[in-house]
Amino acid sequence: MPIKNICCLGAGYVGGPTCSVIALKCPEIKVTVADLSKERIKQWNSDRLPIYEPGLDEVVMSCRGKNLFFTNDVHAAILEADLIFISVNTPTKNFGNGKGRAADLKYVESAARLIADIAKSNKIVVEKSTVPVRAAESISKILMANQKPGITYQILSNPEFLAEGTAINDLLYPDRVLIGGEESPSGKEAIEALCSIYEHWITRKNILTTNTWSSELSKLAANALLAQRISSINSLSAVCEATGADISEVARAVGLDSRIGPKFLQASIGFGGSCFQKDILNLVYICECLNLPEVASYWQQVIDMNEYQKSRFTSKVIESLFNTVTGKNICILGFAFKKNTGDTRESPAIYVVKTLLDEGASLKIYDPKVLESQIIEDLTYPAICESPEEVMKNVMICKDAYSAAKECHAIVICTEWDEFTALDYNKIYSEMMKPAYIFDGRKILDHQALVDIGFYVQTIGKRLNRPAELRCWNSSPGVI
Ligand SMILES: NC(=O)c1ccc[n+]([C@@H]2O[C@H](COP(=O)([O-])OP(=O)(O)OC[C@H]3O[C@@H](n4cnc5c(N)ncnc54)[C@H](O)[C@@H]3O)[C@@H](O)[C@H]2O)c1
Ligand SMILES: O=c1ccn([C@@H]2O[C@H](COP(=O)(O)OP(=O)(O)O[C@H]3O[C@H](CO)[C@@H](O)[C@H](O)[C@H]3O)[C@@H](O)[C@H]2O)c(=O)[nH]1
Repeated sequence: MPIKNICCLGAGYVGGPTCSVIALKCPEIKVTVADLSKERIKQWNSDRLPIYEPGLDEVVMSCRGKNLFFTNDVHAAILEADLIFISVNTPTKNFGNGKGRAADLKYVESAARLIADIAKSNKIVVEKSTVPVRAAESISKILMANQKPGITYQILSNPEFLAEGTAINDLLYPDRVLIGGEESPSGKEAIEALCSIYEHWITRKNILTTNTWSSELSKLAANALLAQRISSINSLSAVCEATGADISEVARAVGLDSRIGPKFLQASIGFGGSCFQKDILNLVYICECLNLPEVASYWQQVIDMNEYQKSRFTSKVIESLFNTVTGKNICILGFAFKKNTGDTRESPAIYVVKTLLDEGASLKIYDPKVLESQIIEDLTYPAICESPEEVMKNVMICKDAYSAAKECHAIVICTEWDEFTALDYNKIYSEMMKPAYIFDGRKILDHQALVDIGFYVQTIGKRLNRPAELRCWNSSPGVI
């Protein structure tokens, strides 16, 4: 039977964009995105959507009210749906067994219980959230234990691979769609039903079907391998700084090997975002539970290297500023975990800012898309400062990069926003304290041009030379 009604539980970074694209590409299907949060749904139904994602506004505006609906009426949405996506959050557990590593599945479980309570007809339940291997089994147990007479469920795994900042493009042109399900005839029928939705815009050869557990593990494996590349290149960036090699040249040279490939080799202050750390911690925990300690510690290294990179960069900032930032004004450019998103979850900027605050610096922060309230919340919890008022004593949120940099001793680039490459650094230099420092944590600026202006520049994975006439008497040649 063709799918006529889709419901998605969870109107977040995944549920919202994914269902908007499904609605765009499947005009004959009614798509309802349901969330328990009143505030989030209100925003999805307003002119200012709750998330910033290039291209998202256009897709939502073209479908909303026609075949795309955002609602708090979870009950009605489940009742009328043939197929239900579970796109709720699966954060790292912060209490009890597996604290700090295991995925907290309470929202997935609550979604499954809602479906079990409300459903009065057959449902295909699709696990879109990122979950531990065999989580579908738990969903299945909850549904089957509460099964009403005559109602059947099929559970599929259909992990999402979109990246924030490019979500719409990733959804429209995915490298692949992955669907895992049971090998039984009814399992195959459910897989076909979900395939038929994606086939509205994706060729069949790009839709991969596997067993449920392979699909669940592939999502964790993809994130682990992606993050591993970043930790690998970041580890080599430290070797570059110690030897005079340049990490961009190294990345280019190795990336031209077709077996390695050029993507995801950008050295940085460390990876952030809501997924990489959480999913690798989850993989580590699963390995420990499976009594595979060597495998667990192998993947744990990816996280450890990321922590090292964040602290190495921040220490470099402090050491370069004569080992003290107390009372100094430091400008932070970028607070989001990457460009083209307002999301700050696990953003390395939070670590940098908290450490500098701890060292007594006064910070002026500018990000084009992150809300002031979000920055304050990120710096307040978990606390180094006791209250938002405490935070604000040493933090000023600025409306543009120029006012943020004015009268500062140093600029720290934490996010690779394009607009930071187009700033007038001559003007910025003239309004800064001297000596003026720039720490480019994203390798996006023209470092030689900055050195020529008079800046002291530090970046990741490269030593920078200063012209002889600009060298301080106490700087070692070639190193600032
Ligand atoms: N953010 C990403 O880029 C991304 C990409 C791929 C996969 N994922 C995975 O997708 C899942 C969702 O991530 P997200 O970033 O969209 O999370 P999110 O926090 O932005 O959104 C989750 C939403 O689910 C809602 N929710 C929780 N329980 C609910 C329930 N029982 N019924 C209805 N709504 C409920 C919450 O209120 C919240 O609005 C996670 O497992 C994540 O790992 C995220
Ligand atoms: O070469 C690189 C690439 C990325 N990053 C950083 O890595 C983090 C994550 O970036 P990215 O993967 O582009 O964004 P996410 O939105 O976190 O997407 C990842 O996590 C999602 C959630 O699971 C997956 O769906 C995506 O496929 C996966 O790329 C960010 O801080 C980036 O700045 C680097 O430092 N160097």
